[in-house]
Parts: sequence; structure tokens; C-alpha cells
Amino acid sequence: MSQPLTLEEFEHQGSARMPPDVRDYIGGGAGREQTLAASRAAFDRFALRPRVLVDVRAPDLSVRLLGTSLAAPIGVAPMAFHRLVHPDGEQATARAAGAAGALFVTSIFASQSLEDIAAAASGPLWLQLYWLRRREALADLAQRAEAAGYRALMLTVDAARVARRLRDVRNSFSVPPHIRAVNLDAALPEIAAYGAAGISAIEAHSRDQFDAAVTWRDLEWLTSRTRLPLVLKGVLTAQDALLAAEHGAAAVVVSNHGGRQLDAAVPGLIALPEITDAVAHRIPVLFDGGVRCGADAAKALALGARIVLVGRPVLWGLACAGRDGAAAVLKLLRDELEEVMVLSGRPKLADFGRDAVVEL
Ligand SMILES: Cc1cc2nc3c(=O)[nH]c(=O)nc-3n(C[C@H](O)[C@H](O)[C@H](O)COP(=O)(O)O)c2cc1C
Ligand SMILES: CCCCC(=O)C(=O)O
Repeated sequence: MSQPLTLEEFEHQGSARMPPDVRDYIGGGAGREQTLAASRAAFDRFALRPRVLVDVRAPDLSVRLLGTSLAAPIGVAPMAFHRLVHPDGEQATARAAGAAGALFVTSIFASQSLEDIAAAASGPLWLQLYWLRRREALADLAQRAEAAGYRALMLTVDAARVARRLRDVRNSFSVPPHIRAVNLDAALPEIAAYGAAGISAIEAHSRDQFDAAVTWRDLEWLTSRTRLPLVLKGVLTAQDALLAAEHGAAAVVVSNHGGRQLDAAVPGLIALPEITDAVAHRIPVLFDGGVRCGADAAKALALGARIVLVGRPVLWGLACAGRDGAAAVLKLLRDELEEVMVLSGRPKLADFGRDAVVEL
């Protein structure tokens, strides 16, 4: 097979290596998958505005975020169970992120321990949390993350429970017993224990174990138990971004969870301008959802994102060739963004403001 030249080619090759139900779990979205499609299509609503006769010999992709330096404004979005696609799991992905100078966000549903991931990683790590009904488990995880050198916590706030994802319902999807959320082992029943014909075990598990009663007032309970900055992932309105800043969030991630939670929710790229207008002068705004090339990343940066996170493409690369495949995906995205910077006469990330794009 030839070396993939685009992230879509990685999708083609990586997905072909996955069992069909895993391919559906990773590739799919919630409900009628309207948000999944609309979030990709939103990138076509913007075009880049190149400047000319600028010295672009030394494009600078480096960025600082919550005290951490990154070689590129790119991160790996938190995703559950990397061992579903490769036995080397999160350790391989974290190594790949480090090689690319990208941030790695470990999911609370990682299939390797957060300490083992930290031992393998060569770059900065954050830990993502869902608010579990057994909230003491969150305080324990925060402590462990701090001790293992993680630099921030990312609380995902768009999932009072996991959405009804029709592909997973049709496949009666469950996580195979040998792949476990090892960081939660002592605290929660296995997802596999919820497996049954005609349902998604992940959805059923979340209905039982996620806390649907959590509100803004509860955030202090978590922030008072950790020294790490708290980032809120899954914000799609200016109102909530302002509330996040008021409640002490260190950053927000504009995200619709890759179209996997509220179907018909607004595409992140459309929500991004109102959110950056509201809070980017106070806290950094991150973006994820549907970034598939350097130009996509550039459009999100132009609309105010400090960095972009990528989800599925990293798992396609991991499925193709483990660490090297995931690293190749991140390098390709980084190199494409570098080319956009050179050819659009915007050699600094600060050159990507609203004037860098036009709405079609
Ligand atoms: C297989 C898979 C698992 C995911 N697991 C998590 C998770 O554990 N926690 C979380 O906050 N988001 C999770 N997400 C959402 C991603 O963090 C991210 O928001 C989304 O994938 C970005 O869109 P993209 O895949 O189009 O790049 C998951 C996404 C996928 C595809
Ligand atoms: C296993 C919990 C859900 C992971 C997730 O957030 C997703 O599949 O999108």
C-alpha cells in the first residue's frame, strides 16, 4: 500500500484494518449524524485570504498554552480505548504526539494507565475527565495525574450521558473484555458488563455512571481538589464560555464531540467566532471537530482558536502503523499548516486573525 498523502487516505487505509463494529464506533456520530456532516461542511463555508510579498522563510508554528510550549498548534483530542485499534494503545499515540510537538490528552477511558502513558510520553499531557456519580474517583484521578506530571485537567461537559449512536445500537457495540478502562477499574463496573443485544453498552454504562445532575456550582468541588488548571470541553455558546471564565476555567474547547453527542448541534466552526469574541481576551479557546487538513486548522485559528485538536485521524494512523502511523498523521497535518502559512504570507500564528478568512 502506498504511503497516505492526505488524512482521508489514512482514513481509507486505517479503517480497513478495523473490525466493522470498531470502525462504526470510531467513525460514527449521534442520531441522524447531521452534526457529524455539518461540522465537516462548515469548513467549506470559509476560504483563506492570502497575502503576498511577505518574507516567509521562517514560518513559526510554536505556541504557548497554559504555561506549556508546543512546537505546533495541534493536539490529540481525548479518545477512549486506543487499544481498540492497536495493541500499543495510548502509549504509542502519546509518543507520536511528542514526536510531532503536539499536546496529548489522555481520556478517562484510556486503555492503559495514566502513569504508563506518562512514562512513554515525550511531550506534554493533559487528562480528560467525565463527571462520574462516584465523584471521589475524580479527585483520585486528579491526584494521580498531578503526581504523574499531567499539566491540566479537561472536563468534558457535553455528555450528561453518551448519546444514542445508531451504528453502535445496531452493532450491539461493547468494548471487548480484554480492553478495559484500567484507570477506573476499582471505581466502576466494566463497560462490558452492560453489553446486551440491541443496545450500546457505552450508552447504558454512561446512564448508570455519569452524573446528570452536575451544574456550574459543582465545579468548585473539583478545582478545590487539584492544583491543575481546569479546561472545559464541549462549549458551543458565548453564554457558556462566559460562565466558564467566571467559574475559573483556564480554557474552553469549542467542540460538539465530533458529532457524537447532541445531534443537530451547531458546527464548532460556526460557534467559534461568538465564543472567541466573548472570552478569548480572558482565556484561551481551543477547537476540535472535523479538522482534516492544514487549511482546516488555519481556518479555525483565524476564527480565534489558539490550537486545534484532532480526534479520529490519529486513530486511523494508529490503526495503520502504530506509533509511526499516528506520528505520520500529526506530521502531515503540521506540514500542511506550515505550507498554508508560507503560501498565504502569514508566517506567524498571530497573522491568523479574522482577516485571514472570508465567508463564502
Ligand atoms: C472513538 C472516539 C472516542 C472518543 N472518546 C472521547 C472521550 O473519552 N472523551 C472526550 O471528551 N471526547 C471523546 N471523543 C471526542 C473527541 O475528543 C473529539 O471531540 C472529536 O473526536 C473531535 O472530532 P474529530 O474526530 O472529527 O477530529 C471521542 C471521539 C472518538 C472518535
Ligand atoms: C466510553 C465513554 C464514551 C467515550 C466517548 O466520549 C465517545 O465515544 O465519544
